[in-house]
Amino acid sequence: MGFRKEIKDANRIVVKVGTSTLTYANGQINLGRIEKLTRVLADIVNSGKEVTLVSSGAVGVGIGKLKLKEKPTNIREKQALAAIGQCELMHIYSKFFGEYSHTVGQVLLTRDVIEDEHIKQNVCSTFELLLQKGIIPIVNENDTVSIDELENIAKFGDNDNLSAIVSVLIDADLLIILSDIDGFYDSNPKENPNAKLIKQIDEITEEIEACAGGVGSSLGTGGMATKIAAARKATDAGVNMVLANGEEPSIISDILSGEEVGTLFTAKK
Ligand SMILES: Nc1ncnc2c1ncn2[C@@H]1O[C@H](COP(=O)(O)OP(=O)(O)O)[C@@H](O)[C@H]1O
Ligand SMILES: N[C@@H](CCC(=O)OP(=O)(O)O)C(=O)O
Repeated sequence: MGFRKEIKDANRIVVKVGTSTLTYANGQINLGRIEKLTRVLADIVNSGKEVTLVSSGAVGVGIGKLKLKEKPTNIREKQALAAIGQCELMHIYSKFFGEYSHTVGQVLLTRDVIEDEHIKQNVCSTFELLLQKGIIPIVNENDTVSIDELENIAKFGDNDNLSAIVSVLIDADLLIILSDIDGFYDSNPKENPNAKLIKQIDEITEEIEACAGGVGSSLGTGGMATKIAAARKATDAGVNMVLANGEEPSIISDILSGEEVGTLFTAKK
């Protein structure tokens, strides 16, 4: 219960939403879900907390916009789809947050942010200023640039990892990763109906890692393994992380009220 109290007091919060939360299974954008998400986040900012949103969905929204039947495997096509989808996604966020009188800022990052000290400082100071002004930074990987440079610089890999990197960069108190599942189970619930939800994980052991299976939806990229890697990165740097189901975005308020929902990965002290 002590840790859930700590979460109640969290001031600087990073929320990551995956493609499966933002789109329907047919690839079309889930406007109702995004509207609810923006309303909840706007209200959290109104309460005096700082919110950064790490949002996937560029490729998924691009697929919906072009009415493609499935996700292409070709990197160039994915880059082009991300370029199309990112625009659409930011337009929707800006519109919905605007309805609650909030302003957003788009932050597209590449791996340089962790490899180049100078770039890292620039990014940090941009975040600081945006947050200071009550603006909601909306972060994604710069898919056009990072995949383009694939031969030299590997891309972040996935937005779960990116959300952990951002949490560490801005010294967040809490990272909330929303997915299409209630939390971390002792095996993949989509394959094992008897899988059990684990409420709190204080140590990410090899045993825990072995419980993490692959991607659940056809549009997502990470699966559970990348969420566990993100949890390791965040908790090692002293950031608590909660993995929860984004189906009903009001769950973010429940988490911040200290309710025992999802799986809490406790920060190393
Ligand atoms: N141990 C586990 N606990 C929970 N989910 C798991 C586990 N192993 C694999 N999964 C799968 O991971 C999926 C979530 O990852 P993903 O599809 O990449 O979502 P997102 O788009 O939200 O990032 C779940 O739907 C589930 O099928
Ligand atoms: N930058 C990509 C991120 C893809 C990604 O990590 O997706 P997800 O597993 O749904 O978080 C996009 O916006 O489509």
